[in-house]
Amino acid sequence: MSALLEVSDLRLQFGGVKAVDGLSFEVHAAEILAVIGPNGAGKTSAFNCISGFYLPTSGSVRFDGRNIVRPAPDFWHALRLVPLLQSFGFFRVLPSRVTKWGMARTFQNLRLFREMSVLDNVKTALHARLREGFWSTLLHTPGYRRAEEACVREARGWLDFVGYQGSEHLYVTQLPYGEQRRVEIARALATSPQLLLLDEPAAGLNFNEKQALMALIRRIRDLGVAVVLIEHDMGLVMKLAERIVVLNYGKEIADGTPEQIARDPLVIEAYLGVEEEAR
Ligand SMILES: Nc1ncnc2c1ncn2[C@@H]1O[C@H](COP(=O)(O)OP(=O)(O)OP(=O)(O)O)[C@@H](O)[C@H]1O
Repeated sequence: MSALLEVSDLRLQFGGVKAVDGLSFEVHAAEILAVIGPNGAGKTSAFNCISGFYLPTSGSVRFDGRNIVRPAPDFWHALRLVPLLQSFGFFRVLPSRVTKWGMARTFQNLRLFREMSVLDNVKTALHARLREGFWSTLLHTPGYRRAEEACVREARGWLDFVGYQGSEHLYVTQLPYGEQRRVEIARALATSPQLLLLDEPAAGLNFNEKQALMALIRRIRDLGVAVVLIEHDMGLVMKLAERIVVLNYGKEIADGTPEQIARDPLVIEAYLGVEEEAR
């Protein structure tokens, strides 16, 4: 089976800092993969490159057979025109297009629309799919109203799916943190992704909320959606992930099942090193 996501030799440098240093891995349909590593290992930077938010220094990202990032030919590098061409969308794909292709994500620091209700936040993901034109929207034609009703039904369906039980009319800022996380996942699912990237979805959640999150991620996988999560909670990762990729100082140091990762000497050293420094 060919991979849904192929990341090859991905590199991202900020000045002298090699945030991502030669990362390669694959994700298959309906797979749960965790990306772990100590603070500053390059996990979020890698997510940002994969989802089109950052432009990597080099490497390639292929999603569902299409290039999100592809290396620019040497000719353009020689003319030093690559950054300029990339700013016009050459050799890269912008995040909005990546979402349309079927990749959705959530963020380490929630990025909900704070001045909108719960329902409207989820509807924003669906409006991108509405094909109603300017005049039908302005005049609220029957076609527009039908599309809008379908949009509301679907948004409610995703809120139910993630287990949101509060009022859909509340502003998201009125919700406890755990509920805001659910709404952000509902909004991501409303884009109908084949791949969902979750950046530290369990951060700030209590024990019960983490159990519910694990059950939710399994239900998302059961829909046929691949899930890649960055997570620091090792207990959760070991129970949930089918495969784990480990980063340290931007480099990939291991890729395997939870059992393989738990006894990998390089992984143990990376984590013990962190504990030693913390003492
Ligand atoms: N926009 C930026 N500008 C400069 N350096 C950055 C930027 N973003 C990240 N870095 C650096 O790149 C490295 C990797 O950071 P990144 O946030 O990707 O790590 P991480 O593994 O996600 O960390 P954490 O688990 O703490 O979220 C760090 O040294 C960080 O300081």
